[in-house]
Amino acid sequence: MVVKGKKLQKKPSRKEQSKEFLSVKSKKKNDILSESDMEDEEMEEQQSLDGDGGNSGSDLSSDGDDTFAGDVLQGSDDEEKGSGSDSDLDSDDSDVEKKSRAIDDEKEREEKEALDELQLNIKEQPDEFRLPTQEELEEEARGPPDLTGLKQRIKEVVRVLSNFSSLRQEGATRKQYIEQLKMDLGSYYGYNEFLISSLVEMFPPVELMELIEAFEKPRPITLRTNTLKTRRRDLAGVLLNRGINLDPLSKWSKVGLVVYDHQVPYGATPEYMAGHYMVQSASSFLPVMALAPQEKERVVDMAASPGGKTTYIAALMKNTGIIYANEMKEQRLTKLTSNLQRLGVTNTVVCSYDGRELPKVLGHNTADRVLLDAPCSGTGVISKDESVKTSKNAVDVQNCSRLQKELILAAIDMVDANSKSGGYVVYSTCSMMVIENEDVIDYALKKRDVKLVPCGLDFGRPGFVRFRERRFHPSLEKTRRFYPHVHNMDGFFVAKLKKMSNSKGVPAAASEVEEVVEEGSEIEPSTTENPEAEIPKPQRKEMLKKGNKSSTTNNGSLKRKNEEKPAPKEKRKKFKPLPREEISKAREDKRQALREAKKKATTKSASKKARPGV
Ligand SMILES: C[S@@+](CC[C@H](N)C(=O)[O-])C[C@H]1O[C@@H](n2cnc3c(N)ncnc32)[C@H](O)[C@@H]1O
Repeated sequence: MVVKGKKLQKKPSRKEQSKEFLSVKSKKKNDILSESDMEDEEMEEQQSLDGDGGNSGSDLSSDGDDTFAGDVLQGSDDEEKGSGSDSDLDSDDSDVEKKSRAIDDEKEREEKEALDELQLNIKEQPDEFRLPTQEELEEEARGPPDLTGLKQRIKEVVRVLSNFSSLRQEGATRKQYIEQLKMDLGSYYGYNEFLISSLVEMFPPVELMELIEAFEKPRPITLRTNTLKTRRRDLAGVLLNRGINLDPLSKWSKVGLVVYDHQVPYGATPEYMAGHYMVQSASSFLPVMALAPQEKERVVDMAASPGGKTTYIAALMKNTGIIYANEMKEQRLTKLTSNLQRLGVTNTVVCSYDGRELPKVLGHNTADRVLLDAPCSGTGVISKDESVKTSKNAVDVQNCSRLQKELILAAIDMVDANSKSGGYVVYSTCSMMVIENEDVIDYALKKRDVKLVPCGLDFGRPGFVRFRERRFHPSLEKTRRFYPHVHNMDGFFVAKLKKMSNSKGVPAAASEVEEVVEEGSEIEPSTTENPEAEIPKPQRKEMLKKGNKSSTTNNGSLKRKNEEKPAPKEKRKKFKPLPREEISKAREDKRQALREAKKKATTKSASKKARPGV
């Protein structure tokens, strides 16, 4: 491979290259193994549409390390063999000297050769990076991957792209550099074309590199104190005594702990068994914090297993009120219920429905808050599940987006806009994809009378208001994105919606599903802003007043309230008055019909009167 950069490096041997590659893999394997004996709540959270998320990490082999260990052991065996009898001692000494000199000479010769080669390269190549030609790329493809060369070229392309006007090669376009970058990132880090292209579209080159590098490293291990059973300070003390070195997670959480190192498995301590904490990624605290459930409320967790967020909601509600924890996949219910039990949650009803059916089951406009931690592509949790790099394609992500749009309408339909304490929906995903995040929220804003409100999290990046050809409602700026390279947590998205009125609480009709498909398409640019969010305030108040009248219930059960079900706005036909002549003609016809009917009736009664015996 030809890499012409400022700093030319000696090409490493194949063995060195494979060592570098394997060390990353074996590190991952160790990380995975260290957690394998506990309930891996985090892995469960990234379940995609297909269900049981990739666990391909467990197949990773530690061959690299083993081979290395083998070499070391082999070396010590040789040494033992070399220490022979006393009589051999003198001759051995001179042998060793000779051998050592020979090794030194060989080393010197190799170094000289390498230096000559380097000089030659420097003379041959200009002091600037140039893109490889088609032939060079073809030649490269025939050989084994040159990881060091690839990495060097990635760096060079990123350098050029960051200062394109002054560093670019004459005649080369930005697109060519981007294409090269995508190809090299794909080969070096093992991403499929779809995913790497999506990420390239989202971030400027330098930041993209930071993100991709962050995905190669594990995120910190975090625990959430179960305040139903203990206090963070007490828990930290006990775990420290057990040899788990930890600290409070961060200023933004009162219940989180971060584990630095541990002499005992943190997923198998007596405190863990007793439900004093949950092993939970920092990012998954966020949607619950945004939901901010209150005591005695009615809350629905639409996609709940393994229950990391449900148990946190229960703790914030101090086990009061009621939580409906729904999980569609039966095989995931055991994990959910066992976590609820372990953590001592007593205010939760577990159910198993497709989330889209929930409004029919639990009732429309009946919940104070709904959490939709949606099934997604899992593209934010690559550090935990490397298989996502290759397993997701455009169709998968489109399918996720379509389901998420249907689920979010169901979530909104369950919330009561007139709830005294709530009326909120929180939507979250562990996906990086715009069509699973901003696009879903934008869709909800268009379909229901909801508006975005701040998530109440004082960090995180604002969601996209525009992305490529797409234009979203300006309030999308209130949503939050979290990134591994910025926030040292999994890629995550959180949005909080307030339901403004129950007037659009219609169940998802078949026609809506069709529209979802249409609107989910990346190709069709969104031009319409959300008309519903712009309803003037006085009109809103009026709608709310009306809603209040029809929805008073004061018992604790989720009872179906009176629903107003006007046809969706976009389906209503505009009223067109008929021409004046048509109206008078219609009136005349009606009068005539009435006259005739009257006449008939009089004739009938007259004939009845004439024949009284009949
Ligand atoms: C991101 S995970 C939820 C993680 C969970 N909220 C937690 O914090 O522990 C998404 C869940 O949605 C479930 N799911 C998939 N399709 C669903 C559907 N149509 N309705 C409801 N849940 C669904 C998956 O089985 C998965 O358990």
